[in-house]
Amino acid sequence: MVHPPLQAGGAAPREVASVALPTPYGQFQARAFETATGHVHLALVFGSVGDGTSLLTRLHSECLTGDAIGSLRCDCGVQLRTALRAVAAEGRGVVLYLNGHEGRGIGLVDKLRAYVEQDAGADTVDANLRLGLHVDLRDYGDAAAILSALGVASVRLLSNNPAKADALLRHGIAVESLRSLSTAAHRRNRAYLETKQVRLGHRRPTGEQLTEVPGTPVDVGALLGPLRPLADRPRVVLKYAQTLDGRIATRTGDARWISGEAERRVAHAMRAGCDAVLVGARTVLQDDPQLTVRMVPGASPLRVVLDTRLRTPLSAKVLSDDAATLILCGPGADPARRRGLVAGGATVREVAGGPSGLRVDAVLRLLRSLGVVSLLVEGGGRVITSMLRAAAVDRVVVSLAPMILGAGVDAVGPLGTTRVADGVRLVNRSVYLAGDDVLLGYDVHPAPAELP
Ligand SMILES: Nc1nc2c(ncn2[C@@H]2O[C@H](COP(=O)(O)OP(=O)(O)OP(=O)(O)O)[C@@H](O)[C@H]2O)c(=O)[nH]1
Ligand SMILES: [Zn+2]
Repeated sequence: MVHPPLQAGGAAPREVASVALPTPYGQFQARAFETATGHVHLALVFGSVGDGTSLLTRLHSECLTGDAIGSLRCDCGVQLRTALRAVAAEGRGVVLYLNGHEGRGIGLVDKLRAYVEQDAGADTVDANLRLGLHVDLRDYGDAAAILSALGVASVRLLSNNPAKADALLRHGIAVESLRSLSTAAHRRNRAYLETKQVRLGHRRPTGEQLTEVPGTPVDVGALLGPLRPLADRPRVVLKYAQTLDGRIATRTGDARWISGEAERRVAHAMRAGCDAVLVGARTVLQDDPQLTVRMVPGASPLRVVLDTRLRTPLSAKVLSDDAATLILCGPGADPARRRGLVAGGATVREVAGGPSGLRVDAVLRLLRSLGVVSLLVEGGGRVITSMLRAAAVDRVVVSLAPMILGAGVDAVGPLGTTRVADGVRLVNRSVYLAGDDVLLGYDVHPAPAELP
């Protein structure tokens, strides 16, 4: 049996280094403190502590795999970056990075062993117990002592874990409030996050229920469907937005603007939930999407472009350096274009061609062999059609945008516009569910002039 470390035995923490630390979120002062337990912790202080009250504060437990490597088994890395950003946005606060907390205090090696137990079916709590270890060995005496040394008297704590607030209180730091630090869950950490809520009493780490849009982030677990991996291809979720008259894009390709902000947040949360997001080259050329997660705190998936002839331009946003990109081409694609894309940071792989573009079964087999278990397909029309034809879709999520266009990529309807800006906007939504059908009612905006 392992016992919790002894609490700081009265000796005040000693500040052993202090230096400016510029980050993508702003410049923090990194102040290292050595405590009576022998640990060295890092206080990342933003702005002035001032009178030490109501300070936005994060106690971040060390997690090498999540924080540094971006492991999708947990939410730590996203939480750390979200906390740094929140503190910087506030202009004042502290992120305390607590060493010795790795694996909830059991250390890196035992955490990795606990992951092996989880792969064999245990949840995060039982995995520790199976190894004969405590469920949570973390001590917050050091954290409280360092906050005191910084002159902090009361905090607004960024955490989903009420036990952290209780511990600070016990050690003499007032906690004015607990501010949730939820993330858009990935399918690979969803079960872990749910265990934290159910068995460890954490506040809902997966974000608000989808019905509470525009809460941020939103929990899209139910929309994404089952988590169980398939053997020979990824589980495929098809997601697209269409206008009420069934157009998914206009000729000018400004489809991005048909959805409202709340819907786009849901779309980003769906990306954060999957291993990869896939579009066709046409969509890249017309819409130039970045395909990363930006509107909710979450990890960006691998971006996959089906691009038979390697038409993706080197300036395309899918090549931005904030996520990985895989471009799949057909046999005979131009080697010079291929070299250019590889130099631009993308991975290019060849797959067999079929009568209409790349063979869907070959694409999906390749993705699965690369470890892609969940795939979000975002369009465009041709990719969606070929995926459905190949019977390779497990779930479809369609969002209806409050607009009538009359013209889409392939059709000209009664309104006949080709620009989203000229579409008829609709407002005052009402929704009726009738069996598996969804009935939507809207007012036309602006309303036609009323008769006197
Ligand atoms: N033993 C063990 N530790 C884990 C596991 N997953 C993450 N951790 C560790 O858990 C610690 C983070 O604790 P969490 O329970 O995720 O969250 P928390 O810090 O209590 O609460 P928040 O403030 O909301 O982040 C880090 O030190 C991680 O290394 C796991 O499956 N087993
Ligand atoms: Zn972690």
